[in-house]
Amino acid sequence: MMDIFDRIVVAIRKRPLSQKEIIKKEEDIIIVQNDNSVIVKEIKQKVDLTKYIEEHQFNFDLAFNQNHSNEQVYINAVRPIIRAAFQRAKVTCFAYGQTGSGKTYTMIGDMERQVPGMYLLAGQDIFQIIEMEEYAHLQVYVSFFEIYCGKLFDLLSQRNQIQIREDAKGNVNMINLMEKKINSVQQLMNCIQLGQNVRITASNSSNSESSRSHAILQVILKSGKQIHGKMSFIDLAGSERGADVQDQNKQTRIDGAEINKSLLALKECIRALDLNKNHTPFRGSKLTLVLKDSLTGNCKTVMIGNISPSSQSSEHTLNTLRYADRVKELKKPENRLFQGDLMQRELMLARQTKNITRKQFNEEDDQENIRNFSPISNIKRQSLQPLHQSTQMFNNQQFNQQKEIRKSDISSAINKFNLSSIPSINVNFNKTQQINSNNYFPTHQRINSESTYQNDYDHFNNNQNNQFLKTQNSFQQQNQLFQQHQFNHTASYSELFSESPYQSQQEQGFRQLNQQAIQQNQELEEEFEYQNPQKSYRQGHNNYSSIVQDHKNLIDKIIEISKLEMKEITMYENQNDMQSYLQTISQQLQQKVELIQEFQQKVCELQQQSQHWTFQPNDSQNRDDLFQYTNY
Ligand SMILES: Nc1ncnc2c1ncn2[C@@H]1O[C@H](COP(=O)(O)OP(=O)(O)OP(=O)(O)O)[C@@H](O)[C@H]1O
Repeated sequence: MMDIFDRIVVAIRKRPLSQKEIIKKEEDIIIVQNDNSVIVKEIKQKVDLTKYIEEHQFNFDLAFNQNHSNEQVYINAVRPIIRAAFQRAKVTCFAYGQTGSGKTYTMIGDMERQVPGMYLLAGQDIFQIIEMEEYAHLQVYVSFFEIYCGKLFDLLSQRNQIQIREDAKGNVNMINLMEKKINSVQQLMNCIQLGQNVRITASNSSNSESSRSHAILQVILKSGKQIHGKMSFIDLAGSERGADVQDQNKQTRIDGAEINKSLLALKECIRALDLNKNHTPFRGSKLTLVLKDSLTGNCKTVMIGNISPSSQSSEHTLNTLRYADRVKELKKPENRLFQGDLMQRELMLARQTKNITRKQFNEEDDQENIRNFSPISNIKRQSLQPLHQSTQMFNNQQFNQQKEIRKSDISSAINKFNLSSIPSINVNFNKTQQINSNNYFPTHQRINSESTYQNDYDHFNNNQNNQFLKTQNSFQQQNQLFQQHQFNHTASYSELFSESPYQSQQEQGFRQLNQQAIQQNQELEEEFEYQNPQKSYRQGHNNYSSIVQDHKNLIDKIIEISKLEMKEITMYENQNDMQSYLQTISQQLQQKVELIQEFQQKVCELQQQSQHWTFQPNDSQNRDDLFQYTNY
């Protein structure tokens, strides 16, 4: 269940294996646990070609498995922000993931199989809520556009290009964007269908793919000319498209860099929002500029990270989970981060120590040693037991809390909207059936939901409040427990080392382990930095600046030498000493050649390195220039 106190909620959704993947006997390597945890069992190969599995675990606000339906995703992750839009918030829901991971299925649904997606499920709620007396003054407007290659195209008016300008007050205006007034879910559906058709036709005719563009549906609640609330639903371009920067085709490379830039900027803006930073880099891309008003002030964002279960997609899946984790990471309550991570690290370290000492004894094959060692390992086991129990207890509590919260939300949702009995789930996508919104929700149901809505909502709020306090309380208790265990644990360790006859050997092993852990950490960090396009770009930019500086120096030096040459010429003209003139000239030329060769060597090295940079810097641009707002 989404926490209504959160401005940013990160959910992960795993899709089922497709028929093709089943036929190809691809393995499902994703496990969704406890509604908020995702485990990836990455299949790896050692140098001797034997296979082994590396497990990666991630925690999010919500995690949906292959059996969860669009309705379940909607109720748990998206419905709360739709309600918030009626409370004057500007809300955003976006689907992130590689091509084919289920973004469109989540956002738009499956037209052929008549499965509604977030757009439509939200539409049903919007038109039900708007019938309530307190919202009777609101009108609903819709716009639908796509961002392709840094340009905006209106999907509701034959893909006309939209201009975007920021006025003196910092408001972003979209010029020529069609905003259609709609009065029913059917009209919303027509708009979505029209936009999707335009999108597909455009991508076919230009031989591009729709997965290279971001599609944005905005539903705006207006009171007269005033905006009351705004909802943006975004089906993002395939995240792997950002890696096309190395492609042979120039256009594909430019598209890739543009997608990369926008996904990076989106992440940075959400993180800035989460950290309440003064400066948010909206100008980093058209996508974030368009969303400026929805990522500031009274706003809420839900990110749905879509992942494929197939072993063939493990790399992209891990990238999606890491992206989502970066968005989510900074908003974890501090206690939880500290406690969970430390516990895990402690347990892992202890396990590694055991393995190393075991290995040492095997090598020495010394029975005496083993006998002496056994009581010590017992102490170690004992000292770890409370830590282990505490971790289990913590996990169980978390699980039960999640279950409780989810149960209460679902029952309150069912009470409120009686969604299970709404016939509109079977909406006909073929437009043939004229749907009257009065048929959707029979009158007695509407009256019932109107009168109970406020009560239910208050109850829901109180319930959430209580749950929140309970969770906070439990974090505090857990923290105290953990500190106590950590203390015991440290005490047992010092006991262990002072009693052991192999003290120095073990200490050495322990130190080695620490060293290894630090090194591994560094490697991981380096790998992350390498994968981080912003960092990579900055590196590229630094190298680029330094080579420009070197080049300037070289030219200065050559000018210096040339000045000397000029002097020589004058001297020769005066003295007519051919021998010494030629000797000096030859030395000066040699100097120039050496300087140029040295510089050439440097340029070659940089050229090779630059193949690995994610961004190729242009002319005199630095990063700020690149992100600078210019007249679009
Ligand atoms: N949760 C799901 N349940 C059943 N089928 C799904 C689910 N998610 C995705 N699919 C199916 O998987 C296929 C790929 O999904 P989809 O087209 O939504 O991917 P995508 O991420 O939008 O790709 P693209 O970026 O190319 O648009 C589709 O056939 C879709 O019907």
